[in-house]
This record gives sequence, structure tokens and C-alpha cells, in this order.
Amino acid sequence: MGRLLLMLVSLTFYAAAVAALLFLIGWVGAFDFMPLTVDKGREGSLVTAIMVNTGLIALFGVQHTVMARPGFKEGWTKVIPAPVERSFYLLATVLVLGALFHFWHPIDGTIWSIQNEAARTAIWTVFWLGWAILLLSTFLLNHFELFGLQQAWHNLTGKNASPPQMRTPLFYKLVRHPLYTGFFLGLWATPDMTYSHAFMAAGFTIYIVIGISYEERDLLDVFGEQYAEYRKRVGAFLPGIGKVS
Ligand SMILES: C[S@@+](CC[C@H](N)C(=O)[O-])C[C@H]1O[C@@H](n2cnc3c(N)ncnc32)[C@H](O)[C@@H]1O
Repeated sequence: MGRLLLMLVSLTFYAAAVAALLFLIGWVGAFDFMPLTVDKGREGSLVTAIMVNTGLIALFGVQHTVMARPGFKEGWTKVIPAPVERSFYLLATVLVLGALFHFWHPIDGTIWSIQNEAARTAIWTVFWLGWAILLLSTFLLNHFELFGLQQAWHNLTGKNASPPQMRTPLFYKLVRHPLYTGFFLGLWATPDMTYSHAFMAAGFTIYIVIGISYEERDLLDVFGEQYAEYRKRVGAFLPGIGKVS
């Protein structure tokens, strides 16, 4: 495939991923203007909802866990060009999120609904702070590499890919996984917690806790002692908590 075509593929999938991320924020926030949300979707029995929703979250977890592993990437890049490997990972994420939005079965019932206006504003502030931390963390690591544009750009301009670098700027000095901390805040901070929302937030939380062991194993393989020492010094999601000696 021509280099320019690969760049176009990468830009297209990047745009799709950004759109899916924005939709996810609106879907989790269950805003009135959204056509589908965690609380607005297909109808079905409780058993159907539990089975379908569990399957959808598991699908997201499996896609993210399997496609991010070095062994998978090695085989996959024999099928698709290496400069767009990350872009295809994003495309798969968009498709899996699309399935989540389309097939999600809301579960009736509310766990809490805060009425106090000041408290509602405070909770929405945490919600937006969470998504802002998530987005900022992608830039602290390397947004354009995480979203596949850098690889296609280097291919287009004939620049050699630089070896992976361990980064610990800003939030990463306090916690090892600020992007996931932000995600947790965005998932759980809601003034109106429905059973549907809690099911979704718990599902993603479980996936991340499982997924992190794989991610850290790869980080130890790539960065060795540097990452091992980082794990001893810095907490996982909250400062000082979850150090691994
Ligand atoms: C979706 S990002 C999440 C990063 C991190 N777990 C977080 O929550 O902020 C996953 C990618 O970040 C990379 N990564 C995680 N921590 C890193 C670090 N300190 N330096 C460089 N890359 C890192 C992983 O190798 C993986 O490719």
C-alpha cells in the first residue's frame, strides 16, 4: 500500500476514534441530547440485559487485551502493514464501542439520585475532570503514537521509529496509571446512579484491573529495572497506594 494511502487510513481511523471517544463520554454521562446512553437503549428482560451487557464489556476487554499484546502484533503485522497496526487497533475499538452503544440493554432502577444542586455540580465537575485527566494523560505519554498517527507519519516521511521510551511526566510522577484513574472518575462520578450505570462502571473497572497486569508485564519486559523501580516507588491509581515491591 502506498505511504500516502496508509497516512489517509491512519487519519480516518483517528477521526473515528475521537468521535467514538466523544460519543462514549456522552453515553456514560447519559445526557438528554444523546440518541443512546447507558440508560437509553434496547429493551429486554433482566437476564437478557445481564448476559448481553456482560458479553459486550467482555468483548471490549478481550479486544483491548489481545490486540495490545506483542505476540499478537507480531502475527498481525504479517497481515496488515506495520505503520497502521495501531490504527487498526483503534478501528477495532471503534467497532467494539459501536456494538456496546447499539446492543446495550439498560437495567431499570436507581441506586442514588442526588437532589442537592451544589452536590450535583460537584459530582459533574469530577466527571469532567476524569475525562480531562484521561485525555491529558494520552498527551503526557504520546497522544499521536497512542492514536496511531505518528507511526504512519514516520512511514510517510521516511523517519525511523524511535525505540519506546518510558515516560513519567506530571501525573505519572504521582500514579502509574493516571489515564485509568481519569477513566474511573468519568465512569463512577454521576449524581444519578442507575443499576445500568453501576453495571457498566463495575464491568469496565474489572476489565481494567485485569488488563493492567498484562500491561505491566509488557512494560517490565520493555523497560526492565527502570519500570520495576517505578512500581516500587509510585502507586497504581492513587498516590502511594498499590506500590509493588
Ligand atoms: C491506554 S495507555 C494507558 C497508560 C497507563 N496505563 C495509564 O493509565 O496512564 C496504554 C499504553 O501506555 C503505555 N505506557 C503505560 N505506562 C507508560 C509509561 N510510564 N511510559 C511509557 N509508556 C507507557 C503502555 O505500554 C501501553 O501501550
